Amino acid sequence: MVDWTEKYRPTTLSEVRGNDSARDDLKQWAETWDDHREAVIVHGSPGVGKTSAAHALANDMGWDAIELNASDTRTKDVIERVAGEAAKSGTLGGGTGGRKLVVMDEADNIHGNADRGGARAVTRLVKEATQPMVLIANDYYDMSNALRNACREIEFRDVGKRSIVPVLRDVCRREGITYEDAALSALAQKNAGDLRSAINDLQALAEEHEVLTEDDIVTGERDTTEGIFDFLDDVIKEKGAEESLYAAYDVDETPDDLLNWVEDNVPKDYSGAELADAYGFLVNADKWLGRVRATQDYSYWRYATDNVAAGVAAARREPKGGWTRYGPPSYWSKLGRTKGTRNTRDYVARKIAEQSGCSMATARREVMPFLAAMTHHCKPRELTVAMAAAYDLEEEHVAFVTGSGKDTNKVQDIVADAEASKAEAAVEHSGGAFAGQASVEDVDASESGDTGEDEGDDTDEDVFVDDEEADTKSDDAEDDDMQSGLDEFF
Ligand SMILES: Nc1ncnc2c1ncn2[C@@H]1O[C@H](COP(=O)(O)OP(=O)(O)OP(=O)(O)O)[C@@H](O)[C@H]1O
Repeated sequence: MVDWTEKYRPTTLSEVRGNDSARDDLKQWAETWDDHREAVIVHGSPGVGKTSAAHALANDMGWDAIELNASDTRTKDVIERVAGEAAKSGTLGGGTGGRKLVVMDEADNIHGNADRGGARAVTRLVKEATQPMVLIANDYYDMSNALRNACREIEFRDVGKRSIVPVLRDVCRREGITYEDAALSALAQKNAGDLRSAINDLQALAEEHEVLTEDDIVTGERDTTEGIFDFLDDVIKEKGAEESLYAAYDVDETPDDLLNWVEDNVPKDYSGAELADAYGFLVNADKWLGRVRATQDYSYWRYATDNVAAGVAAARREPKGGWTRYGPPSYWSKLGRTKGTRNTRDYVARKIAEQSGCSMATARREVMPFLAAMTHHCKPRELTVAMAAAYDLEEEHVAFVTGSGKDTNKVQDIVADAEASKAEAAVEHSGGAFAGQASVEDVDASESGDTGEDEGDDTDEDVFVDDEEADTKSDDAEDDDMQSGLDEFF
């Protein structure tokens, strides 16, 4: 199952629809870059083709494109390195052919960086850049004055219905879909201005209908609310992509929660390639949620929901029957979702790794699920105390592993007892208090595909996308690893 918005991403500027004059301005900016050497800010709403236009431009100019994310603290180093290399190849190549187009995504989010000097650093960079740079932003006025003044500006407007319909028609033709004109028109209308979303809807619809008719396009809001278990039945077992998507809108849960629920329950019914495909969609959804967190722009939520509901439903290959015991997301599915939990997760993994001599990756993927299962809700208590003592865990860590509340007496008492037992052990000079430690050696890391890619996947969500596809694959692989880790222990 290929995501159509990727499959039909424009590769040349002439394929970028709507925004003709913005497109021309961009081309002209690039062609005259040698004369003015200014960076350009391309801004507009989500899904209108800004990123596509930047990459298409690079392609048209015969330039390589380097994608950076502004909230990545390594951005400066990366640009300097890349720009340095590019400058060299430019001299050797003796022309503009060796240029790199630096595409900086989420450039309106620099102030969200932990590094407060981020905006200033980017402004300096923009001024000093030896390569053409495109800064992509949703909100131009969220950017600092200094940065705006240092750049040119090109606005991408919402893509009009008149431009959306031909794109949808073209996709239908290439996918061999029969449609009523009125259906495409209704789709365009419904997704006012957002071409990405219109293509997503089209893909979801096409999963279900041989012929697209106007009646298939549900435009109004429905006022029913659906329970989460019905929703899981729809997505995992019963409904196609489109209906699952509507079901998602009817559930009273945030996309983050929907993702956790589906992620935890889909392996109960899916297997093999369909499970891998489903994880692929969940990884995509997680990336969009990462973007929501980074930008606070909730219009990305719909893309996450598209992936969770329509994507996972579309990944289903075999019909599913019977009844499945679906359950609420475990602590495990929340691992690494936010910076806070990521830090907690990594602290625990590091302690385990130090104590046991295994890698962080093994600790995280193999040992932690095991410990979580063994000490679920802090039971048995002695084991939980021993674990807290052996790995120097504080309340938040114990809460994280066991799934119990951090502020509960139970967790606080366990940590207090662990402290006491550590003090006692120190007096007696005896180490290795935790019996469960032996189990670490029993875990065969190679079986779960421990690739030692720890550093790589510890970075922030999707911050440095050099090669989107490779990135998705490795995330995918990681999810598979995680799953095989889980299977071994539960
Ligand atoms: N103007 C357009 N012409 C053709 N396809 C488009 C256009 N805008 C969006 N699309 C489709 O939507 C997808 C997403 O577009 P793109 O990533 O360029 O949007 P964007 O404006 O950069 O959005 P965001 O701000 O969310 O990054 C593309 O892969 C393409 O399939």
